Amino acid sequence: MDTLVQVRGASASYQARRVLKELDLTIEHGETVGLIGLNGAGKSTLVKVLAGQHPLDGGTMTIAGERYAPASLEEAQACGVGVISQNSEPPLDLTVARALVRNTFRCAEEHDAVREWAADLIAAAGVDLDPDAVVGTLDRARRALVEVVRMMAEEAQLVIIDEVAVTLADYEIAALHHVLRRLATEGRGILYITHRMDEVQSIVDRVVVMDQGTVVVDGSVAGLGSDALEGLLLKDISQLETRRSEGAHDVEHAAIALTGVRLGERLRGVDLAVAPGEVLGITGTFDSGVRELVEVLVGQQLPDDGVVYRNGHPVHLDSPEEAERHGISHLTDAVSTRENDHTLVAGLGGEDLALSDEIVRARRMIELVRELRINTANINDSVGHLSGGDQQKAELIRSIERGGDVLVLAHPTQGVDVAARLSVFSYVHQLAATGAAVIFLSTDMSELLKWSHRIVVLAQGTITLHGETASFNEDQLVTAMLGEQELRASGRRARIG
Ligand SMILES: Nc1ncnc2c1ncn2[C@@H]1O[C@H](COP(=O)(O)OP(=O)(O)OP(=O)(O)O)[C@@H](O)[C@H]1O
Repeated sequence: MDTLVQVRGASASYQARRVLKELDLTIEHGETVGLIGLNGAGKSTLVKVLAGQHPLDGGTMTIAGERYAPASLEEAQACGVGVISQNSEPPLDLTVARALVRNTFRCAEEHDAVREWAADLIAAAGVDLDPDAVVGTLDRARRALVEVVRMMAEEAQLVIIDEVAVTLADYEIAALHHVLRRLATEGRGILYITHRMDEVQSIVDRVVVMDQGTVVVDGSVAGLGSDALEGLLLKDISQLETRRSEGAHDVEHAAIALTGVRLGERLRGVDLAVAPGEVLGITGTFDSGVRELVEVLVGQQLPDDGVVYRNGHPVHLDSPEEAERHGISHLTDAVSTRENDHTLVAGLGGEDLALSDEIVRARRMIELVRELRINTANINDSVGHLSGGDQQKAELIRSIERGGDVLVLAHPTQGVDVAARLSVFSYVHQLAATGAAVIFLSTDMSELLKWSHRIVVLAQGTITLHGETASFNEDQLVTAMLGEQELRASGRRARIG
């Protein structure tokens, strides 16, 4: 192998605050390097520097031996650097073929030529994508695949994958890894950023751990299990035990319940009851109906049939405001639509407060900042200045600290590091211990098994598995998600690897 990227003594700042400090990093041709670190360690800042979106204060970079100092994303692209992040999606109105060529000289070519060329590229990548499909009709996993195949079209030499798999299911991540391995085999270098240690084990040759703006560990992952990798990040964090739920699951005593809920083809008669004090994990593939179930619970969709009950009484949740009025708080997973120009403390609500109330509010926020390990010294700073994981924690606080004793959380730990994951679930379990009913949507099997009292799995609009978490293992959840047939047809284990 020979060196593709070399970063030496890199420093970068936001205003006067230095967040990259004398950082060194090397990536060889054909190598996949995993970049991990707690929220706020500086990973995204390093990506911005590599992508020409943030300047270096000091240090140097080279690509294939040539000095590299991009001043824009376009310049970085021209030098062979491609970035795919959690929020980067191809334009929804393009066909897959057009989306693949959109930044290349081929974009001006005629449709048939582009289509044929795209079909060859897709075949070379070994993925299942229809060049004529419109991007807007694809699920998130396939849109991510389009972006990865585009890296081949753009002839990117360094491909940066920044937390792309956060809301993808394990078998979708496996498909993504399959293409990335091909890219690496062709001699490209891959910088892979994730908070999931099972992904690191599955895809990475070497792991680089960042802490407070610098590299603290750089070595092979061979022989390191998830626990050992987590150990590189966690220092003094104790585990939280989840207790068994003892709540009643009948409609009359449940905090929230659904009976016979139908919604088009997506929900075909769903019954569910969540007791006060219970943490229920729900999961399913993109088209299982699980997203629609969340939408019904939070008033974004009215069911065609069936009844929603709150504390044993039927309710008509025809808007998110109505759901909120009934004490249902919602954390959405649509990161790109969130506003982040408010201050951290404003997330606790309240306007024109008396001074004494403002002090109470500030104290509560300081407590939460400590508890959830948010990297900031100023609760009046804009949320937009926080790292990605810390913005997620701020949004979690905003959605649940305003009251509501039913919490519906979609992917609550997306972008959140392993240490803060413990804090987030400890916070959620504390709320449950005071009587809140919590429903959280996740596609991370180990998270569901670790943090929920009960689990519900949906497939094709119906519940295919339901029961106490202690009675399930990962394979049972995946089988219930996909169904035996699909597992057999795909001929592989439906998990990362
Ligand atoms: N636009 C900004 N203005 C001011 N400070 C910022 C800005 N963006 C990031 N920071 C600060 O820089 C530090 C590093 O943030 P960065 O986003 O690089 O961390 P990260 O390792 O990517 O975290 P995460 O895992 O949460 O995505 C953090 O303390 C953050 O608060």
